[in-house]
Amino acid sequence: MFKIAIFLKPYRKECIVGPAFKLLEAILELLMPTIMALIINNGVIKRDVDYVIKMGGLMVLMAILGFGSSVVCQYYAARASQGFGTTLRNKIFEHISSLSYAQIDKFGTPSLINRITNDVNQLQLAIAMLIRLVIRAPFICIGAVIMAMILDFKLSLILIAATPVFGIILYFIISRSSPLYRKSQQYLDKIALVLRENLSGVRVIRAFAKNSSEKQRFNQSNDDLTDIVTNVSKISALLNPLTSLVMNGAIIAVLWYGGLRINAGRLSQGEIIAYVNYITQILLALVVVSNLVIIFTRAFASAGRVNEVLETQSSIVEKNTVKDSNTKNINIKNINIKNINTENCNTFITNKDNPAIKFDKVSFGYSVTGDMALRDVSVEINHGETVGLIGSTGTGKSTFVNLIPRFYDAVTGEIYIDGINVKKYPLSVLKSKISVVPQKSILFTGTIAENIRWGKQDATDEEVMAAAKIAQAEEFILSFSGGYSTKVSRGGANFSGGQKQRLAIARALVVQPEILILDDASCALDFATEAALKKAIKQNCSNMTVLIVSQRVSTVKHADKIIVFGDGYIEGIGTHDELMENCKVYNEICISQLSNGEAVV
Ligand SMILES: Nc1ncnc2c1ncn2[C@@H]1O[C@H](COP(=O)(O)OP(=O)(O)OP(=O)(O)O)[C@@H](O)[C@H]1O
Repeated sequence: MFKIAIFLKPYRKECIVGPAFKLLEAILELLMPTIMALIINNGVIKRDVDYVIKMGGLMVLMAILGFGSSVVCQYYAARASQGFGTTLRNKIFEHISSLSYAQIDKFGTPSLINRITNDVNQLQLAIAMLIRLVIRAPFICIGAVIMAMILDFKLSLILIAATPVFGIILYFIISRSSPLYRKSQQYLDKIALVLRENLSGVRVIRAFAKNSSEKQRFNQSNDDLTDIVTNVSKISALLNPLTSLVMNGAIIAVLWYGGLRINAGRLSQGEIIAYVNYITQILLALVVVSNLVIIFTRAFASAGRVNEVLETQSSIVEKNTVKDSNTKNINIKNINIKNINTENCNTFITNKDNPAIKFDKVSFGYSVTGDMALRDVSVEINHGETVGLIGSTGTGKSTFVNLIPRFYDAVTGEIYIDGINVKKYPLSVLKSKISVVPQKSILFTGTIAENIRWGKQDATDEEVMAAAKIAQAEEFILSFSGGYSTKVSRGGANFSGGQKQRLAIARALVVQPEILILDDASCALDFATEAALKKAIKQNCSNMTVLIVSQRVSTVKHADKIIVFGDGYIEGIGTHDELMENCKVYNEICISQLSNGEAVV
């Protein structure tokens, strides 16, 4: 919580002025019972109407001033808490963007969403309460006790005796509810996870008639959350009644002992009324303190979760040491395109005599599973080569390509691009060199042209159209009445799987990367379109190094080189014909997919 308080720094003024006005309101409130005692003793008992009117008017003025102060404080509290929340959300978002895939996997997307929304909301509420009540409530409590002591010290011993009882109650509630709040946030994460899976997988769930079992799973998560929130509420609910019980007990004791002191002539009627007023103020302030305790207990749990994200240092450490002499080496034919990477690349010198990509004894495992997805992989890929990566499911093909742009870092071994270790590239340069089209094509709301421009914000219309043409997307784009301005709905729901894939490929091509990675990115295309796509890439982007991940032999068959994966190892490297000769695994894959005759053609 205290670490996060740094985000309040720009709102120092609000944090000082807000509580100052609340303090003014509290002072005015504290004076009220004493003025009332004066009215009773000097006005009502002595029947002095002028005095009653004069002092009554003063009380009204004080009430108006108190109300004004409260409004000003509220305004500053809202400014500070909203500003704090906005800054914190931005910071968390920015930080999450810097984390590696592995770290994001570790937190889980639903949990990160909850942390950036729900947890920040809890903290915002705590900040607003901090400014509005954290000074006022204790001030009223202590001030009312002092005022009560000034009125009658002996009577105040009853209040002093009640204080430790109140302390014990607070300790009991906090120590029991705090861990439960933390747990309830975890259950909230679980609900978000189930909800996310269900909403994104709604078609699959319906297709497999899994509605009722999924409903049960959601109900279970919901019940778990309800149980824990009910438990914590039961404990927190004790706070207000127990506080009232203690303070009302104190009021009864004060009235009884105060009556004795009035009879003994040591206390006036006005004073006992003022005294009871002070105790009521203390009671109300204690109820506020109790609620503050609950809000802050929750906020501490949320602060821990937010801190956990902010304190996670990205495992992808960026170095700024590489120079790349390569500029504008990619050229889409017939179109005059400026290389967007020129600015970055001019400052980085790499050696083009080296292989485009080199894996040197690379091993990698996802920390979640603990198993190695790649083991001791060494391979070299030359500039301008088209390389097919094939193998059964789960053999490490995607893992292999994900290591190149540093979505993950190798556990052991090194990866080089143009002879330079990928860890030595600034990430911006690395990203400008490589375009990845993932297995699942993701489109964003906007137009088709805007989606393609995601790759390169300042791409001209000609560049966008050229990329779409190579990606075999031009024909279907032009078949829409809106053409390139056709709207893409959320998640690209208004496009077929194959259309989405072609738009995603166009988005990658518009960058004119040196390395293009197609991770099973053409699996939804028919054979003819896929063949046309490969031909267009070959013809128009001849300098580009292309890696094509696929399980289909027909997709990789004509590649310059094919890498065959088998459970984290490389089983064979070569052309289709070479592998048919000497790689058993490749042979088996071919035979399982094509008739023997077709496979060797
Ligand atoms: N994010 C992840 N977290 C944990 N394990 C993972 C993750 N991604 C992949 N794996 C595991 O790593 C291994 C290799 O997976 P990878 O996705 O690289 O295989 P693949 O050959 O690309 O498979 P496919 O052809 O089915 O896409 C698999 O055993 C898989 O379970």
